[in-house]
Amino acid sequence: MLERFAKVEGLGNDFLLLDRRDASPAVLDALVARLRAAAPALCDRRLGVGGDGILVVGPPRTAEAAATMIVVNHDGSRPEMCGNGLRCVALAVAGAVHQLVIDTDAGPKPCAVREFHPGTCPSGQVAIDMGPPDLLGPRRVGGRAFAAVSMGNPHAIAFVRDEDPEALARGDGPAVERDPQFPDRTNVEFARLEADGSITLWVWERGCGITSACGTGACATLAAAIAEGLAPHARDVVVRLPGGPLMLRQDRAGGSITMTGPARVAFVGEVEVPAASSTA
Ligand SMILES: N[C@H](CCC[C@H](N)C(=O)O)C(=O)O
Repeated sequence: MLERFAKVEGLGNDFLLLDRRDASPAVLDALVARLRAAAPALCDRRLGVGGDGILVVGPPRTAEAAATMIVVNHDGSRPEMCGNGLRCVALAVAGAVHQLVIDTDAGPKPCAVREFHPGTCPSGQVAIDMGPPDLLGPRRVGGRAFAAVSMGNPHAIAFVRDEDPEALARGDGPAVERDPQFPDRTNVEFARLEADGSITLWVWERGCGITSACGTGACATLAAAIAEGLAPHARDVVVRLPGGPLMLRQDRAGGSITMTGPARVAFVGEVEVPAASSTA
């Protein structure tokens, strides 16, 4: 069955976005099941459209929301939340500069489209209230200390000094993702504090592998850095990801983290999404 999609990206973290705000709950559930089964093929960068995952936009679940975002990872798993994806959904739903709430599997998230460039392929800058981090305490994996933090989805953050965060993310990420201490697996962050106060970050994402950027990972890393006294409250902190910078801020201990960054529609198209049973 042909499905219309928009290819969207935030700092190169890229997704197929399917806008189904008109779908009934049963139709939406059936579509998500088909997309989860077809995700590895649809996200394959040679055989399919290519992407880190899929975003399905459905009708709102709560009174104040404009829509709901459902996320599917490259491997077909369904994570609770996606920061870069949410900026893209807010841009696609808002269609202008204004504030709106998007429901997610991690609860409602207030969004503000700060800059909007209209067109068939719009782009802009979006700020998201990502909610408060949940600090889950220290973990040790393979002799290395990690901070476990949830932003609705799980993250394990290690701070490095003289080591290369990219090499560690590529080399150690897969094993940490699947360590038994993380019953739902985990996203894995390797971060280095820079002299200018910014944070260099590489992420091995649960269900995706290395990505150009991870919004929830950047927020979890800032939360861990603040908790360990490595970064300040109430000041904008730049997190430098391979795909570019995100601006983050936590105004007070335990409070929400605001994330600001770009979102863009790269192109639109149609793709065959087989019935779930035929992809078994
Ligand atoms: N792979 C993540 C979901 C996408 C998160 C990331 N792309 C972001 O921008 O937050 C997980 O399984 O929790």
